Amino acid sequence: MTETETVPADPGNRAADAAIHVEEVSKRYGTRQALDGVSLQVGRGEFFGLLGPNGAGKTTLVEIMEGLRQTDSGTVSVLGTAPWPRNVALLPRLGVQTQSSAFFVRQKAHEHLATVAALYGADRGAVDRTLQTVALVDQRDTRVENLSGGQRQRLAIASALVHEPELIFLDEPTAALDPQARRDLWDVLHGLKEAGRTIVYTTHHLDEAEALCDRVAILVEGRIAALDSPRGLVGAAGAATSLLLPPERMTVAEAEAIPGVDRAVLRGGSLVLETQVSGKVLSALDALGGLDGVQTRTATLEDVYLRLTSDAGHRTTQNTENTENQA
Ligand SMILES: Nc1ncnc2c1ncn2[C@@H]1O[C@H](COP(=O)(O)OP(=O)(O)OP(=O)(O)O)[C@@H](O)[C@H]1O
Repeated sequence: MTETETVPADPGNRAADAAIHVEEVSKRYGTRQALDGVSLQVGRGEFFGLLGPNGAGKTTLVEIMEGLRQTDSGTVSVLGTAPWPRNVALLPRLGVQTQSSAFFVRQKAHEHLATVAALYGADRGAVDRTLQTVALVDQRDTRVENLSGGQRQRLAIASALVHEPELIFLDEPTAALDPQARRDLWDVLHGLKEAGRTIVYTTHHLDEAEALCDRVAILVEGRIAALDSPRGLVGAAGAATSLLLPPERMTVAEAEAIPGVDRAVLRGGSLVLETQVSGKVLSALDALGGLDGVQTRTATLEDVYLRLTSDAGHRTTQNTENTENQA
C-alpha cells in the first residue's frame, strides 16, 4: 500500500486541504535510525492515529512536526509552513498536550487553564468553554493536585485546546488510566472528532485507534509499515475471522481437517479456528454437532498491528508487500 493509493478514498486528505505534509523524512541519533524515509499527510479535520511499538519513532516524528526537532533529510510542512527552524508564528496555531509534570499543581483547575490561556492570549471565555468541552466543569475549583488521573489527563487536553489551535497533538492521553476513566476520555475525544478538529493522536491502545481514528499510520523501526483507515487496513490485510470453540469439541488436527480452516490453535482456554470463509466453516461445525458454545470474533486492527509488528525486520516487509498486492 502506498500513500498515493489511499488519497482518493479520503476527501479530507487531498493535498490542498492537508494540515501536515511529511515527505521522505529521516532522522538518525548516532547509529540509531529513528526515522527512515517517512512520508504521510494529515488532512484538515482528520483524526489521525500514530501507532507503533516502543522505539518505533513516533515521538521523534511528532517532535519534528511540532518544530522541536530538525530532520536529517526530507521536507515537512505544517499548516502550510515549515516548523523548523522554530517557527514562532506557528506555535499558537498548534495545541500540544502538556504532560502532568508541567502542571501548576497548587492552582485550581480553572486557574491552571487561565494561566495557559494567558500565555497564548486566549479570550476570557475560553477557560470555561474548554472546561466544558473536556467535562471538567464540576472540578473547576479543585486544586490540580487533587484531580484524579483521568481528570488530569482531561486538563492536559484542555491545555492543548484552550487557545483554539488549528492542529492538536495528543500523546497517549489514555495511558495509565483505569478502564472507566479511559472510556470517559473517549467521550471527550469523540466530541473533538465530531467538532472537526484536526488531531494527531499517538496511542498504544489499538481499540481506541480503531474507534476514534479516521486513518492510522503504523510505524515499525522508523518506517511506515501501513497507512490507511482502520477498516481499510483490516480489510486489505485479509485478516482471518476466528471461531472459538470449547476445547473438548475436537482436537486441533480434527479442526484443521475441516475445509476452510486455515489454522487451529489452543489459545486462552478455547480451540481457535482461523478462517477466511467463516460461513462455510460454521456450516461444517453445525453439521458436526451444532453451534452451541461457538463464538465468532472478526479481525480487528489489533490483529493487523500484531502481524505487522511481530518479528519486525522480516515480517514487516513481507506484510507490507501483501497489503500492497491486495490494495
Ligand atoms: N535524543 C535521543 N538520543 C538518542 N536516541 C534517541 C533519542 N530519542 C529517541 N532515540 C531513539 O530513537 C528511537 C525512536 O525513539 P522514539 O522515542 O521516537 O520512539 P517512540 O515510537 O516514540 O517510542 P515510545 O512508544 O517508547 O515512546 C528509539 O530507538 C530511541 O531509543
